[in-house]
Amino acid sequence: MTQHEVIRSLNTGLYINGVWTDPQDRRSFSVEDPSTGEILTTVADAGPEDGIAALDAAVGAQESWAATPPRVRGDILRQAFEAVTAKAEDFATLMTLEMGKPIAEARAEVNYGAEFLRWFSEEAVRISGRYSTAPDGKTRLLVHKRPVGPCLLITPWNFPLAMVTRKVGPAIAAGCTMVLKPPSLTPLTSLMLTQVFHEAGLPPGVLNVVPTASSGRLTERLLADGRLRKLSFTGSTEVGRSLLRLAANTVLRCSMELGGNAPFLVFEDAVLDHAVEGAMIAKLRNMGEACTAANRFIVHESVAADFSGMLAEAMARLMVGSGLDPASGLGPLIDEKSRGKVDALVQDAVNRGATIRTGGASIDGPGYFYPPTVIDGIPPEADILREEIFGPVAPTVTFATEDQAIGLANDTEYGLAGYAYTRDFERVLRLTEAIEVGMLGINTGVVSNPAAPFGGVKQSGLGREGGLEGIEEYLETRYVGLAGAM
Ligand SMILES: NC(=O)c1ccc[n+]([C@@H]2O[C@H](COP(=O)([O-])OP(=O)(O)OC[C@H]3O[C@@H](n4cnc5c(N)ncnc54)[C@H](O)[C@@H]3O)[C@@H](O)[C@H]2O)c1
Ligand SMILES: O=CCCC(=O)O
Repeated sequence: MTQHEVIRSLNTGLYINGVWTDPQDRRSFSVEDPSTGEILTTVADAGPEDGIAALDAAVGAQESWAATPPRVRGDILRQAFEAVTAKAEDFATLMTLEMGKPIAEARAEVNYGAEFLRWFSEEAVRISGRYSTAPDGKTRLLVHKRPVGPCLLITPWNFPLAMVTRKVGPAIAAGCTMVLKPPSLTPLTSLMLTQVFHEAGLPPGVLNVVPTASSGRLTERLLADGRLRKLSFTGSTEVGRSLLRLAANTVLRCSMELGGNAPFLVFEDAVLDHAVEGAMIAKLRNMGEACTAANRFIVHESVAADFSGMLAEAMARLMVGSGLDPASGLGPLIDEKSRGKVDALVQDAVNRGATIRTGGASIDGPGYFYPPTVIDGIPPEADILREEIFGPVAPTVTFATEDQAIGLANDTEYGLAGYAYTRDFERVLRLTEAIEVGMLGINTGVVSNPAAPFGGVKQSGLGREGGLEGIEEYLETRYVGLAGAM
């Protein structure tokens, strides 16, 4: 389909109890193309009462969905995987339109996002329990897993497909029903995915989708409702903290995938070409708008000048432009506010004495473009070393000893991802134990993998998504004590 046909093919209403509401019947909000600032379309704007209607539907469907055979739940996920794969080009075009990422990266996200559906279609039939004898020999212990119950899923704008399938996949596999609140900046991909589930025969009420321009009001109401049993949130640490406070009122089970401040360590024995190649991915995937993005390059003093020079050269070669142009290596940032924040972090570092190797100022003209930027000589007090940049900016700092490198890497409240380049196996073992992150890439710039547990330590979150662990977030453990023969 052409871009216009993709947009026109979407149902932009709310999806509650298996029915699309007519988008004309209610207030709406608009979705922008970040490459041009132009409006792509408008989407129905759910209010708190719509959120409650969605929860009513989820609660109504919970019992029968939990009783649906795991194979049937898995087959629906498998069908959805096949359908997303068949429509890969439409999904990719839509994501590039609403989020801005280069079309090649959007295609990669379709593969990545679809894979969560396939992975969890296989996990649906592997939920197990155990039967054992208590130590005193008198009681038999029957331990089994049950779906947690109706969930609220809140997703961010930066990976409009994968962040949804990483939650919806395991929730469906586990037998949970849900209310999905997609991001107001990029709700369209969620709506296309919802259509896929509808066509795959997902029963009414299992998935309910409520895009809204007033996330706070809608979720506050849902979180106060005792029928909700779980919150799974992906987004900033700041919003995550405030949702945890609200969730405490009903002692809600929570999964939190929050922000990061990933260190990227380059040791003196690293193969520099490989380190630069890894840095390009770890920094520029998704224009740097990834929670896993390398946020601080911590480089041994003996190779620092070479590393920054090589990285600056590689970054400066990238063409910045609309993601729909296959020649573009870097698309726009999501909006003016985000671009302004990135630029402010760069200017703060420069004002404190840092040196720009390439880039360093917003690009004039329509869209929210920012050039790939390398800065070195960053003083320790610069904001850019503490805050999540969420843009294509690589600040580098130097170290002299391994202990110093580890100290710098861990000097943050975050602990999501980290990267290290070295050829010393003993050092790899030391780093594996010392770096405080949930995911560590050794000699690679990518840690994301549907078969691996994704998540962070410290203030980067609670729980894991994907891997064998992902489905556990949607299951609760129950035990039955069985007396022996009377
Ligand atoms: N750890 C991970 O897996 C992961 C993955 C992707 C993004 N992120 C993080 O997400 C952030 C970027 O995404 P973002 O800008 O969409 O984050 P955000 O926290 O602003 O928004 C995330 C979601 O929460 C909603 N939201 C915003 N305010 C809310 C409120 N008061 N109450 C309820 N919902 C609210 C948004 O509409 C969106 O759906 C970055 O910090 C990034 O690191 C983390
Ligand atoms: O933005 C964070 C998610 C990135 C990923 O899953 O690879």
